[in-house]
Amino acid sequence: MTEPVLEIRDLSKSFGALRVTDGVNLDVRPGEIHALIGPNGAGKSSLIKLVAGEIAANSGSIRFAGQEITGFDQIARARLGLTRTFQVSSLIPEFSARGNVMFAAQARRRSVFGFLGQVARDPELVDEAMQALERVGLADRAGVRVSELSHGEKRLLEIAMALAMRPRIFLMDEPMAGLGQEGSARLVGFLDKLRSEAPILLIEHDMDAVFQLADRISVLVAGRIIARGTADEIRNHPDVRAAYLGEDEA
Ligand SMILES: Nc1ncnc2c1ncn2[C@@H]1O[C@H](COP(=O)(O)OP(=O)(O)OP(=O)(O)O)[C@@H](O)[C@H]1O
Repeated sequence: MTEPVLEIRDLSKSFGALRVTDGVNLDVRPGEIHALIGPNGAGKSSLIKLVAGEIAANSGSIRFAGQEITGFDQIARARLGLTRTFQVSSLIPEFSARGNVMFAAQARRRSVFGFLGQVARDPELVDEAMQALERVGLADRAGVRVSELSHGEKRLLEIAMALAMRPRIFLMDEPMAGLGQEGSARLVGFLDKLRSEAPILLIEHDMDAVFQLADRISVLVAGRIIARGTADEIRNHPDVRAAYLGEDEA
């Protein structure tokens, strides 16, 4: 079998007495969408932060693209193509949509080539940004300031910025949130194709989207993976129904 792009082994993290990540093992293989689901506070975002290097693990290991990266900081991980999707909170409100994507494309160059060019005048960056905006359906909003974009448009902009980073894996934390039915359906179609470019570790509360997209689903409850399988296996898993899906049926 092909080697996983990301391999998490026996990873643990505590905040004081609270164990948010408790001996987690998880792989993401080339071309797959691996969804991470679980109730609020289960530790999903913390796991993504551990992978991206935003917080440090207490024990365990993370391998990425064949390298041990557990001791690497965020910048070193980004250089290898491991960055998480930008969040609305990290957008620059006074820049245009295009300006934000150029900023992301430039951050990639800086991490790869180690230099800063003149962002605004660089035609290659403009092209790159426009291509990314085109792909998420925001090309006609390129010149609009972020502060004037709708919430759904900002979420799509985050994805465009992630594309501009050209990562070797996409780490996505609730990309569907706030998109509405139509926006979510469009994003599902987009992510479905995106997986062939780079695999996706996807945290998502929209279970319809998860069941449609995920090749495999891992279920996290109180920092531990309690089940893993295909959509059908997870849908019918008794522990999952009790611990998680049951909440929705209540
Ligand atoms: N920096 C921190 N310091 C202390 N506790 C934290 C910190 N970050 C997260 N936590 C706690 O860790 C637990 C897991 O949080 P996390 O955000 O990872 O869960 P989640 O599964 O992503 O939740 P949600 O689905 O609600 O986003 C929560 O109880 C949270 O309050």
